[in-house]
Amino acid sequence: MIQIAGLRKSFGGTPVLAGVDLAVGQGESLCVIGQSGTGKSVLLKCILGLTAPDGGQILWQGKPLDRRTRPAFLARFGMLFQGAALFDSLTVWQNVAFRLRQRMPDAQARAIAVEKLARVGLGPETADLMPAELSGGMAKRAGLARAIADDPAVIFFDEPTTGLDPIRARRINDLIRGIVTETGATAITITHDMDSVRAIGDRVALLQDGRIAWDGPVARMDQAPPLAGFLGHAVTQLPHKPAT
Ligand SMILES: Nc1ncnc2c1ncn2[C@@H]1O[C@H](COP(=O)(O)OP(=O)(O)OP(=O)(O)O)[C@@H](O)[C@H]1O
Repeated sequence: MIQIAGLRKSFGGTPVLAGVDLAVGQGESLCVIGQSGTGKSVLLKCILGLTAPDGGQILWQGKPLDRRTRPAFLARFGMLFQGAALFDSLTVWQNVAFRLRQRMPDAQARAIAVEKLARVGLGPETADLMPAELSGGMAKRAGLARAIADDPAVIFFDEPTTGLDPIRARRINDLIRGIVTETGATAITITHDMDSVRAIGDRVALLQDGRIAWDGPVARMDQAPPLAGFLGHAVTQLPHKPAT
């Protein structure tokens, strides 16, 4: 559904993305991992059209994303920002319904917002709170409700567990996995958190030195030597196939 081919981007002559090839299929959940500063955010910004790549292509449903085709893509995507990024001056339901309110009456948008809040475990009493009144975990849930409010076909999760303690992080990971499975949305998660990868991902791609150094099923990552640094343990080498 999304294909990235030979994507390149340099800043001041320093290559950050040096030919990234990556594809994520319809309904698939892909996690992109990489050390700090390897260009995960730059990759995301290129997909969203916030940064212009120097070369390569990004295709959505077989068509290159450009100025003409990107609006239709953006209308079908939802995003959970790192730190939730709620608008401080809007109530929780207004945040969740931000996009809906542009095309439907408030009463209808509010009803959908309350339903999405319930999906992420927040009761109707949270709808009229201001973001400053929420705990970190609640804000993350509200951000998740906003990401799914418009029933997106593609959802981006940018470091979904940043700033959460392990118990809350696990709950958010489980919630995300449940939502991705039940909506059938295509999911791309950028994370450092291998627990997130295990909980959310079908596939994992390692971004290293400007390229995808490893890409494979989450179930096989324990046998992938390039991922050793992230897994925090020595990776089991795949047994050599005996010579026949
Ligand atoms: N607008 C910019 N101008 C110059 N350099 C930039 C710009 N945006 C990103 N970079 C550089 O590109 C590199 C990759 O940055 P990026 O934010 O994508 O890393 P990241 O993998 O998302 O890191 P983290 O995990 O810490 O968020 C960094 O060296 C950064 O300084």
